Amino acid sequence: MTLPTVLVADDDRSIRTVLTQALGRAGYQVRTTGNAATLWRWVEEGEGDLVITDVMMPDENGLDLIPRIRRLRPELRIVVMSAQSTLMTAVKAAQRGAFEYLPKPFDLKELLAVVGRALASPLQPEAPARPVVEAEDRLPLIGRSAAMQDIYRMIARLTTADLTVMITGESGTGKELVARALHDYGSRRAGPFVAINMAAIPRELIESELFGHERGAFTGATNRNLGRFEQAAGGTLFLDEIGDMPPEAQTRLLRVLQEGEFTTVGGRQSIRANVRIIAATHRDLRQAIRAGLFREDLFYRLNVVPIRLPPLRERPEDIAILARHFLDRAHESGLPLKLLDDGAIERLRACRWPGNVRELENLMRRLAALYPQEQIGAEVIDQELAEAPMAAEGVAGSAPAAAREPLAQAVERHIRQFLAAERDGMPIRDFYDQVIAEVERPLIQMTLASTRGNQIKAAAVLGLNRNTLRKKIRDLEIPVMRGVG
Ligand SMILES: Nc1ncnc2c1ncn2[C@@H]1O[C@H](COP(=O)(O)OP(=O)(O)OP(=O)(O)O)[C@@H](O)[C@H]1O
Repeated sequence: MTLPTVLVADDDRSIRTVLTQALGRAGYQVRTTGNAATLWRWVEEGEGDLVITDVMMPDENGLDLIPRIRRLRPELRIVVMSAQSTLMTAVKAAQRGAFEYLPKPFDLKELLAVVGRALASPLQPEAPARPVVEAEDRLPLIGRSAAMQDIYRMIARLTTADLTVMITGESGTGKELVARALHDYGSRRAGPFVAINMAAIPRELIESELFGHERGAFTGATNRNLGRFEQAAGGTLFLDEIGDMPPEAQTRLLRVLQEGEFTTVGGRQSIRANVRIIAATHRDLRQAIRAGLFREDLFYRLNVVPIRLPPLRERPEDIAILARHFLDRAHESGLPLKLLDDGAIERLRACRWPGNVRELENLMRRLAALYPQEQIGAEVIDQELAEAPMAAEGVAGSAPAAAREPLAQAVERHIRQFLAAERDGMPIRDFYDQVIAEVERPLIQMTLASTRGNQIKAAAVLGLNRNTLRKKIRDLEIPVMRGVG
């Protein structure tokens, strides 16, 4: 049996050498070239079982080669690698029919895994050649960290599949932006993108907002009202803060997902639902399920493709480029141009960003609007960060919004939810333990924030043994500040 042949095109000699060695050792035959023309000649001559191509080559852009290769040799799988690791590269590679996209630098193990998968995947001779619709050349999502690369690849993969997506991540991490990108580059891009935030609408109105209502359905319903499901027909419905959806609405949504149809509030006729659902939440839905606050069956219907957006503090390498981007945006909107010196960047990278990208964005706008000097140094950043409200400053963890909610309010909210759940016939199990478990986390987070991460002081404040606190931090997976405590 002949060994599969991999054709590699990259103008960087060292990449060619590394790939030749790694692929050769893994048992493949390898041919390498530094330009697109030679790669194309090999393809025309019927060579190779798999192509690995760089994007930027001296004679042609590797991405432009993909549709031509797909037309001539539809069975030939293509892996794209690029140092220009942006969302657009990932999306273009997917739209043009590449099998996979690998941002440089990549791990050789990962490359070999991708090659193995590509060669093992069934041939799809009749597949792509689908019209290539170019997404606009703008960069909706900024960031080059490995974590963001994973997100870009996921978005790129989803351009060809209309699947339900669940985006999780702290407040301000860019969940809505990702939802929009999924819509903008997906097959429903010609349709509307309709967003609804469960936390921003009074609970009793959520059902009629989602599904619409008939005239006279309830007091004050003087007209028939189109719900978001109808408004989003043919497009995408973004259900933001899905964890805050009341139980009745959850049941109704589940039915729509199961049956593909819904009725308006007060209406009898079934209406076909024609939307792609993208849901988002900053809450831990598994915990909400355990507490009986979120339907498990609904969760599985929504969590078809989970995407987790990492908090900004887990990707400090994105901070400088995001800051630059927001300063440029502020400049475009008419504010003076500002530059950050190295000291300022260092300070920004060391910050915990409980409000994530949104907080960074707001800070950059403040800098552009309030400071006369063009060059911003570390002292300005220190001053700005010192003025940030305490709660927003150091509260770590997965739910800053929830953590900022006063504990008494949180408890009250739980009791209300308990009573509502009981009324709906979904009583909450182990209510006491669940509530204690949930308030324990913000309590510890807030205490750590006020002691600036000093665990010894925090243990003293809480009246807990230091080791007990440590264990709780570990068990509750509360992120700790770097270098302190
Ligand atoms: N990777 C990114 N590149 C550029 N801008 C970003 C990025 N991530 C977030 N932003 C910006 O940060 C702000 C917050 O993003 P977004 O509203 O999408 O967050 P979110 O996670 O949906 O927040 P919330 O849960 O509070 O609704 C927006 O102005 C968005 O444009």
